[in-house]
Amino acid sequence: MAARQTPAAARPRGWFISVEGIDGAGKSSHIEAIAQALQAQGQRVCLTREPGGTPLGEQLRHLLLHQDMDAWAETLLAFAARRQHLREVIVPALAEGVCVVCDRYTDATYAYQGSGHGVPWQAIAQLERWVQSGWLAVGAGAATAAGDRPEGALLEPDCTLWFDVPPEVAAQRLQQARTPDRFEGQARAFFERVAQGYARRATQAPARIVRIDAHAPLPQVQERVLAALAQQGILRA
Ligand SMILES: Nc1ncnc2c1ncn2[C@@H]1O[C@H](COP(=O)(O)OP(=O)(O)O)[C@@H](O)[C@H]1O
Ligand SMILES: Cc1cn([C@H]2C[C@H](O)[C@@H](COP(=O)(O)OP(=O)(O)O)O2)c(=O)[nH]c1=O
Repeated sequence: MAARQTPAAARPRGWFISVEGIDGAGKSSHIEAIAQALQAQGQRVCLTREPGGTPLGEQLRHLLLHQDMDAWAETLLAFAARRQHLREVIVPALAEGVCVVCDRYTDATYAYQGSGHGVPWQAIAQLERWVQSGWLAVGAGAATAAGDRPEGALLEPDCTLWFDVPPEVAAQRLQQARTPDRFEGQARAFFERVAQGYARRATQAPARIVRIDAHAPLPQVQERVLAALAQQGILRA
């Protein structure tokens, strides 16, 4: 007998979690632990990243990280990758009840291209509206992805963990860790602006963006991350 499946419309939507912070803040060091904590509570998890997450997105990521370009071109490529990511990965996963844990999302565009490189936040907000809304109307698989959201609402993470460390600490960590890409090779002043961009985003969306003080030893930061997810009602305490 064929397995009976709960109709998609009756399935709860998966959690959408993003992690953010300046390069070297330590976010990648915690992504696996976040996925494991969700899995330990019986959740299915899709671990993904931006730019990237799809074959097209990974090609665009390579360009963004290694090809010199204008800041507006960066912004447009970031959103092109995001659009494809939403269509191929994020929306179908959420609609299936799978939790999406995404290494960076749109807050990074506000912080890097906006605050870091001077692209007006207003322009980014417009692109965000074009790219991230209307998913209720796009394709059967996406029909329930916005489940509890009003039609036309932005498809945003339910929770964003913002790893906050002083730029000089992040720079020290990176110096010891790896060869810098285009963004990681930027001057300290750039990361000061990016960090300010994240702080401003957190002020604008205090219910969604949770600040993690990441200037502490790894195990302590991990405890803070899991505690924050419990506080947000995503992990059971
Ligand atoms: N809390 C921490 N204390 C000390 N070093 C850390 C901490 N978190 C991460 N690191 C180290 O810093 C470097 C950058 O961390 P990573 O997780 O790749 O940062 P990001 O993904 O934010 O760029 C790595 O070498 C990592 O081992
Ligand atoms: C998503 C996104 C990332 N970025 C940048 C930030 C990072 O420097 C870079 C890649 O992010 P990241 O995944 O943190 O790189 P790594 O795995 O090397 O730590 O892309 C933007 O500038 N704009 C964006 O919209």
